[in-house]
Amino acid sequence: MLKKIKVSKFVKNIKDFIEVFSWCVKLSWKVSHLYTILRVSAELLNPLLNIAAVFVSRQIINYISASIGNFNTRYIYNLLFLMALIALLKVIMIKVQIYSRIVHSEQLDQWMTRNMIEFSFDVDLAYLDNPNYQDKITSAMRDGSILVQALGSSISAISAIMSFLIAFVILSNENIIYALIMTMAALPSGIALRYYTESLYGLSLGQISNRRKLSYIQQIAFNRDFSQDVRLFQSSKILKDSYDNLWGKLFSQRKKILKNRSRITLILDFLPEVVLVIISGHIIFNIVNGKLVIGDYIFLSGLLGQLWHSTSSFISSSMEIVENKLRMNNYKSLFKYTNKIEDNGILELKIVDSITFKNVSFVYPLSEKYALKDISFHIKNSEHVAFVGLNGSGKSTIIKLLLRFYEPTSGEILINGINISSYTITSLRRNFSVYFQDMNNFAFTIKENFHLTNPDVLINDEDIIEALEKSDFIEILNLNEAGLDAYISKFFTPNGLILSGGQTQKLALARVLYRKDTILILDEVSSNLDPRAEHEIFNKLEDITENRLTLFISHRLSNLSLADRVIVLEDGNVIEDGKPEQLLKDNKRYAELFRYQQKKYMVEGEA
Ligand SMILES: Nc1ncnc2c1ncn2[C@@H]1O[C@H](COP(=O)(O)OP(=O)(O)OP(=O)(O)O)[C@@H](O)[C@H]1O
Repeated sequence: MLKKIKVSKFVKNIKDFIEVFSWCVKLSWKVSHLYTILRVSAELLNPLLNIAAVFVSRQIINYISASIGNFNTRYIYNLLFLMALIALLKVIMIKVQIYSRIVHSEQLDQWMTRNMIEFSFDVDLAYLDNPNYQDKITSAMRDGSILVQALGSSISAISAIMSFLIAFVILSNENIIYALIMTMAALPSGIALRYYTESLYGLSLGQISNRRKLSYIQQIAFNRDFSQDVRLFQSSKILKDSYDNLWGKLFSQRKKILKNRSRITLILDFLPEVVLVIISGHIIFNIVNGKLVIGDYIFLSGLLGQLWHSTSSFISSSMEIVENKLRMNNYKSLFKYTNKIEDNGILELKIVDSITFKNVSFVYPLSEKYALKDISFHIKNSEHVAFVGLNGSGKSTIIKLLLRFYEPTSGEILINGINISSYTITSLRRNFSVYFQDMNNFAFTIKENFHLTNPDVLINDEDIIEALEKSDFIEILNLNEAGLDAYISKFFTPNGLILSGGQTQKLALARVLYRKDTILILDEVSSNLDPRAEHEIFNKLEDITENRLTLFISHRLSNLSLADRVIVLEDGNVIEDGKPEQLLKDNKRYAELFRYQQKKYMVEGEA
């Protein structure tokens, strides 16, 4: 029974080995043909060169023992030259091996992370509210280095098998001065390695700010806070490009030092090998002079050493591969989260003439409560509609469904009489400019913030200034001498701005207004604004929204002066829909809310 378990475990380990090995070699090949070839061939060449060196030694020893009294010095020199050549090839091969392993590993790590960023930018918003998905993305990030590790252990295992087999088949057929000289010969290479380790460390310290910028872009991709903005404004391309550019810059700096290190240590690493050849020559002459016994000992001890090292190396790398399998599966399982919102539409939405909700009901994923219950309304072009209702009544949910961040549980949403799923998601979202109540600005420069809001147009300073004027925040340009190139936080630079809540809101509004020819949706646009700014902005919005379909969401009913129609929501139901004057006359919920605020402002005014 025990035997059966052991055999099945052994078979399973072999299967795991093949699975991990083929997975990582396939991906490694995809990332870089050149480095995959360099790494695999260097690993395979290593045991061959070891054997060749031992073989030449044996030839020398055998020749010496067979030709005492009849000694051909030229032949010995040829063999010694061959030995030196093998040693040179070995040092070159080791340098290629180390260099290609480091550079390739960085490329593989970047490829894995880049894959996760790409995946997270496009994943359904619903997953970001899902704790299982959050656990998965965190652990997949942790296991992001799996490709590098799996490839490393697979290559070591193959090299070890090869080394073992060669030594095994062929096998089936000292002095303080020497030690000191060898130690001294190895010192310069060690000193050089230390120098380069220090320079690499110094470089990594110097790159910290930019490295953090890279991880900040990763956070934007993984973090829920930016998920809506990135999807609506389709900013992911800019973010992915700046990730690539920055990574390329940092990588090339590091690569330069690594290349130099390989060049210098190539020469220095050869030194101990030269010493070894000289010592070998000395041993040979000692044997010739009869001071030492004939040296098959070297050949045999060399082979024994190789056999020993290859066996232990194979055992440790095989164990790593089995462990890698679990981490590989965890990483791969992230990509099983497939989007439920399918982008199958083929129509390009050019202009929005009308928006219709037909008996729309909606329950958020992982929720049991209806956020919207059988709601219907039709909004015509150039109408200004305000959605009013208590907290949690479903106002923002209407906008999220309209932008296809979520799909209705039942019912239909139509634009120009056609179901919104018939349009491509890109063209649908391009038609909307939304100020979300939880809208974030990016911790980049002012200009980059505008570019991320409207990546399709060439960034234009005049349009940015116009948008800042509309949002009553033109003074942002005087807060810092860098003007539009000023950072809007101190996250990356001490010269960055610190914006107040209201200023943050004004900048976000300016970014929304920077997108022209779109439907405007303003969700609690004035919550942090001072009364003067609120007054200024709403005066300007009167012009901006003229003849433009605009949706407002606000609890401050005084803000709704621009609305010619009000839809009142309560607990996910539409309970009133009409002109504001009519709703006041009807004296129901809207009139009640209106009176609350009127009373409050009158009391404050009197006080
Ligand atoms: N991502 C989500 N997952 C689950 N439930 C959600 C989610 N977002 C909102 N809800 C729930 O849906 C309901 C409607 O929320 P919604 O944000 O649309 O309300 P709102 O009218 O905009 O509220 P407020 O005036 O506070 O902004 C609320 O009960 C809320 O708890």
